[in-house]
Amino acid sequence: MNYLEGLNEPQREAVTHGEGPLMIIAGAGSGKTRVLTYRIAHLMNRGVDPFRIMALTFTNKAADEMRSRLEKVVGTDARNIWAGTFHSVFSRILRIEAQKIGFTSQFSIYDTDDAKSLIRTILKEMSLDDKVYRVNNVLYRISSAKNNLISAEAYMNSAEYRADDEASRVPELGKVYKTYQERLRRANAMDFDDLLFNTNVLFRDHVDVLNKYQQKFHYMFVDEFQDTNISQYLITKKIAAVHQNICVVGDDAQSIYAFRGANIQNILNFQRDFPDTRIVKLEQNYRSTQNIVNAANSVIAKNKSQLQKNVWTANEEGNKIELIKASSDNEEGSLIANSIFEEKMLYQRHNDEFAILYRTNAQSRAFEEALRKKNIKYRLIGGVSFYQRKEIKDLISYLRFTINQSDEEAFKRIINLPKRGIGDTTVAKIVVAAMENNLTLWEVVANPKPYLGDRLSAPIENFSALIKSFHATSVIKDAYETAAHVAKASGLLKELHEDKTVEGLARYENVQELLNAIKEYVDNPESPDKSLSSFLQSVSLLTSADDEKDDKADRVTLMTIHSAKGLEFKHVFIVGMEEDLFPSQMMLSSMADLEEERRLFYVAITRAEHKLTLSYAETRYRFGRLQTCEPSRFLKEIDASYMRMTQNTRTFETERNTSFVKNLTTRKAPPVTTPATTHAPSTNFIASDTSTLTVGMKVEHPKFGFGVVTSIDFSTPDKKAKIKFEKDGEKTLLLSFAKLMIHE
Ligand SMILES: Nc1ncnc2c1ncn2[C@@H]1O[C@H](COP(=O)(O)OP(=O)(O)OP(=O)(O)O)[C@@H](O)[C@H]1O
Ligand SMILES: [Mg+2]
Repeated sequence: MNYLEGLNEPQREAVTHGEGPLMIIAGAGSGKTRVLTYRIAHLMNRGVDPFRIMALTFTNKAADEMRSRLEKVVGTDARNIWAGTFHSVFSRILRIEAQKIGFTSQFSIYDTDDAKSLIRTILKEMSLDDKVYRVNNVLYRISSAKNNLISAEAYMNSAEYRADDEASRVPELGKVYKTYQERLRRANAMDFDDLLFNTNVLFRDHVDVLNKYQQKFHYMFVDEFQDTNISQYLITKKIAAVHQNICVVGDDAQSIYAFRGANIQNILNFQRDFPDTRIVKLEQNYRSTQNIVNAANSVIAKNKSQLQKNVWTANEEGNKIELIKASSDNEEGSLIANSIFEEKMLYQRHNDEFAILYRTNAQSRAFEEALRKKNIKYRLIGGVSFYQRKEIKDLISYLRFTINQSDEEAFKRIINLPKRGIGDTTVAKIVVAAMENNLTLWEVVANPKPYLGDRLSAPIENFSALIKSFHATSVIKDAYETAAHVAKASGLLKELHEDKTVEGLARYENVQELLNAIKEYVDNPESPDKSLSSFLQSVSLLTSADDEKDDKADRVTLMTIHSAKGLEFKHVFIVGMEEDLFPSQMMLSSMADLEEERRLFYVAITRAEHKLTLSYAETRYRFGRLQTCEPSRFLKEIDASYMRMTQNTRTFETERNTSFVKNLTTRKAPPVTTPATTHAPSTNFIASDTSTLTVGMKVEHPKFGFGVVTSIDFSTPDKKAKIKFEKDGEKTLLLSFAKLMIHE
């Protein structure tokens, strides 16, 4: 295959660019990822050793996809590229160099649950109120500090951080951070942020190590560059410093991780750090129809801070963007499931051509239910993932502890599982004994008698003998054989097998499924090696966007917009287009945050190839209460000429160049012939322009039915009206929110 043929002029220029830094900042769907992949293929075709190439992508899935596309062009050599997420590639370096920074190469990787559990323990020990020191917030603050490369010591010495903690009523945060790091170290464990932080420390303090990787990697690639944070950028920049062959691709309009420390400034810094950078612009979108590209452009144009770009497409004009209004979140679910069902019937579409994107994971439920009712297969990405399930975490904890006996979070999970008479009090005694004698938990567990006496020690000795035998197995057997042995000999499988409930059966099958996954890993020639620790590393780094094992099946994809980055689908649904939900109320504290939400909307729109459907519900259960919702302000930002509305079965198009939602609410009510007396509200309800509303007018409300205006209050910026409804009595409504149809 001649890959150069499938490229336009600027794309080819980027692919065949010789040596030296290269930056491609271009709009969505313009072929950035394609260029990156083809450039790697091009280099390999010209004899560059794949061992000398590092490619950093956003998800493991993106890395896998890149490898498989490369294999098509250059063959199995592509497997030798160091391609993966920042976390996975850097943890590979850390495993090799662990001793240099005081860890062993068996270190555990704590996931968010482990990290939270550790924070909770520390808060308890320090007698800090977890209502003030909220675990999520504590972790968020620590994580932000790490991503800005602020160590616990630097944090405690920083007047700025201290003042901020005082102001937020968490003055002890520095100490919590410090203790947290000490515990991780004692457990021979790192959390996700540490993988970046410690790589920075490694390269800063060990020039010889840095040199080694600088010499090894002649070519560096970063996809989705707009979302790298300072910590990630620094590492990449250091490795590339010698050869200067670094190629970054990204789109400032798709930067959606500022809340996690990603810094758009990186794009500007790059030109400063690599002054010889060649910049290539790509403007032609190959992914989407004209309507979709234009709609996306009209939205992103509302952002003030952005680099100038002119994205266009030669694709067909395509369908108008559809807007579905539902009365409730459940109806939203069924309308969308119906729409998928119809399209499948009418156009022989496959499930995997559809994606439903939402702002928050909690929204998935209504769609899952509706799809299940229609027997449409779907896969949920994120949410409670396979690897977060209790039985899976249990076995994984056993495996983690088998190779790293300092791993305290794993220890706490398995010490009494299955029950072996080691209760919470005994565990507390072990913890105290370890602290008082300056030992690790394992040192106490391996030799408990001097600290706990004979009676308590017996079951603990059994446990430590078990772990020792597991460890011995792991040294001589591969990951699969070890795991299968641990599942059986620990008693976990037996316990699950005895539970004959439906859930119990599912849990048993899940554990079998995990064992299958390990077998697959061992048999896969692309795995770095067959050891248990290698497998554990690969699973600890699965991000929520990678989850889902049954990948090949034909399914509708359900996921958050954040996880949809870089992907494309024939027909995309963006659901929950409501104020407070999208843009998210939680995120909106400043203009900058609104712009980030808008970029997120831009990312969502630009995932669609042929068709885009937006939907909102008028009522929704949130935080346990039924709430009335208002359509999202973002709907008004799409130029109306690219949209049409589907309401029940009626479809109408709006005039050109008028704001769609405004148009919707100012449309004059149709003439009413029947007098407005007691009957059910109209089915084809269209809200009127209420600026001319006066006392005495008859109106109709979608929920409260018919009523008469009794007074209007002009004293507040939002006009309020009192309306006496025939059924529900007098109510005060905000006119900008209430949808009223005027009947005279
Ligand atoms: N020159 C081309 N000819 C035909 N198809 C192309 C060309 N360039 C890119 N494409 C196709 O267009 C689609 C979008 O490309 P790609 O995913 O590389 O874009 P991107 O810029 O990385 O998008 P995003 O910003 O969403 O990550 C892909 O399906 C790709 O195969
Ligand atoms: Mg891409």
